[in-house]
This record gives sequence, structure tokens and C-alpha cells, in this order.
Amino acid sequence: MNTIRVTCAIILREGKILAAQRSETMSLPLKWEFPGGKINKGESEVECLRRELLEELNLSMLIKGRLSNSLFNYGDFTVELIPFIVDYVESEIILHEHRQIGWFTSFELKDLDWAPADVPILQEFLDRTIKMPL
Ligand SMILES: Nc1nc2c([nH]c(=O)n2[C@H]2C[C@H](O)[C@@H](COP(=O)(O)OP(=O)(O)OP(=O)(O)O)O2)c(=O)[nH]1
Repeated sequence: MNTIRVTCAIILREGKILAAQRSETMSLPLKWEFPGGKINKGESEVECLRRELLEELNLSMLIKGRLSNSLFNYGDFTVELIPFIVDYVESEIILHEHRQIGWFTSFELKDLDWAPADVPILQEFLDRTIKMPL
């Protein structure tokens, strides 16, 4: 089975978390996700995340930690989603691909319609923030 490796960022800013909604024309249309993207050949996970955040949102980042990878089989392919927790670095966010972004509390995040591969990651993140609030 074809597995694609995808990094993504849980971006924190003053107790809120950035989530991005995929556009109508992307795969998984209108699903919410953590921004990021596919790892290119020869690229490290961190290099990939840095590049994708700049390309998609014009955003710089400061890595704080990681969560567990999530494997999800979408039928034609499997995604291995590789999540990092990052601090927001002041910059003007410019949307290049997404329909919209929002800053949400942990509580609000649960109500979004997530890409399936994100669900275990969101759960692990929420479990952590209950033990150690943002
Ligand atoms: N960036 C990102 N992608 C995710 C998440 N959850 C999830 O299932 N995905 C999937 C969607 C895509 O199939 C793939 C990421 O690809 P991408 O964002 O670099 O590329 P793309 O939308 O152009 O994908 P595609 O049109 O080539 O299918 O991982 C997530 O939280 N963030």
C-alpha cells in the first residue's frame, strides 16, 4: 500500500490553536486539518513543516514538541501524519490554499469536521491539555 508521509503543525497562540479548512478544490474538501503537507524526497520532517507553513500561510514557527504519528487508510493511499506542536511566531498570515483558518480553544476544536487522520492526534492533544492546560 502506498503510504504518504505528511507533517502537520498544531500552532499555539495565547491559549488558542490554529486550524485550517481545506478548500472545495483540494482532496478531502472542506475538512479541517492542521496545516502542513507531504515530505519531499531528501527533506527532513522539520524542513518539510517549515516549508509548508511558509508556502501555505506565510508563517514561521518555533517547535515545542511532538505528538504520536497517525496512520489512516484513505482507500487509494495511506497517510502517515506526523504532528508537531509549535509556537506561533508573529507574522502576517496569508492564505494560499485554504478556504479559511481560525484560532480555536481546545473546547471549540472538538466541534470541527476533521480530516479522519487528524482525529487521534486531536484526541491526544486534548488529553494532554486536560492534564497540563495551555
Ligand atoms: N496538511 C495536512 N494534510 C492532511 C492532514 N490530515 C490529512 O488527512 N491530510 C492529508 C490530506 C492530503 O491527502 C495529504 C496532504 O497532502 P498536501 O496537503 O501536501 O497535498 P494536497 O492537499 O495537494 O493533496 P493532494 O491534492 O495531492 O491529495 O494528507 C492534516 O492535518 N494536514
